[in-house]
Amino acid sequence: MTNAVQHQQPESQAVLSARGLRRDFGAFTAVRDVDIDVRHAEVHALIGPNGAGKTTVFNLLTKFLQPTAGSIMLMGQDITRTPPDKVARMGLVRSFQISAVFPHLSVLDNVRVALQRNNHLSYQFWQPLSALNRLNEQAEALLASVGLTRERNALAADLSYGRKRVLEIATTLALDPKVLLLDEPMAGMGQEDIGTIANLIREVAKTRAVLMVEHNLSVVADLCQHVTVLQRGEILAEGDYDTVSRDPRVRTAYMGTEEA
Ligand SMILES: Nc1ncnc2c1ncn2[C@@H]1O[C@H](COP(=O)(O)OP(=O)(O)OP(=O)(O)O)[C@@H](O)[C@H]1O
Repeated sequence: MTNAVQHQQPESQAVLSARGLRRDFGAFTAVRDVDIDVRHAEVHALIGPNGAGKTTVFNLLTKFLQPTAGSIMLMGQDITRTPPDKVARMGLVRSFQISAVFPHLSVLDNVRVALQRNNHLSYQFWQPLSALNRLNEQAEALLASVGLTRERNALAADLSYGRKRVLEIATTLALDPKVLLLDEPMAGMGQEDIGTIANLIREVAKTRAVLMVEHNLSVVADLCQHVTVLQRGEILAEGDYDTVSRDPRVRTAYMGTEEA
């Protein structure tokens, strides 16, 4: 991985902050008055019942949607009006935003292509892959860090669903993000793959901030230091999982009953 020094930020510092976020769709307000602080070296979960506004907040923070009102700061810079490709280059990366897995390339070549992008060189398809050899060392280190060394020569298309998601995260990490945003990273996974991805996210978050939308509450309990609960587009509660899960309003709203 490159630029380890850049990650050395005080642990309590919010690297991504939003204030007063609002998004209207016509006459309907999907998100209102949302303040959020995503901190360095923390995994932050965005949870809430269906239709609560999680995806909308996620899309606002990653700049895929423009806010109707409010502001977003990334590492001290106002990115409220900055386009998504630019914020990605500034270090706010949504998984699967830039990195894509090429099914007919090997696992190693997928990571080498992603690393080449981070070196600000556009991948030129007419170049032989041997042109990427200088990235081998970095690629091998990245594969080792996510536990994909054994599958390095496999075609991405031949990986299991869970291993493909690990490869996708690896190609995202090749961009050396400061803030990583993950939209339901455990979706569709079996228990074993969930454990692998959770360990990977835990490791990744030691040197960056991670925000994830997640439906699986046991994953949130296990992995996330901070939880923001949305309901009907507004923040209902926030804090650590224990605090939030004991909140009667959250139990009523999220689980349907205070007794849940
Ligand atoms: N492009 C859109 N146009 C109109 N309404 C929208 C649009 N996108 C989202 N909404 C509405 O905004 C509300 C919040 O949706 P959103 O997808 O953000 O919720 P969510 O918490 O991610 O839900 P889920 O858990 O079901 O994915 C919903 O009522 C939804 O119908």
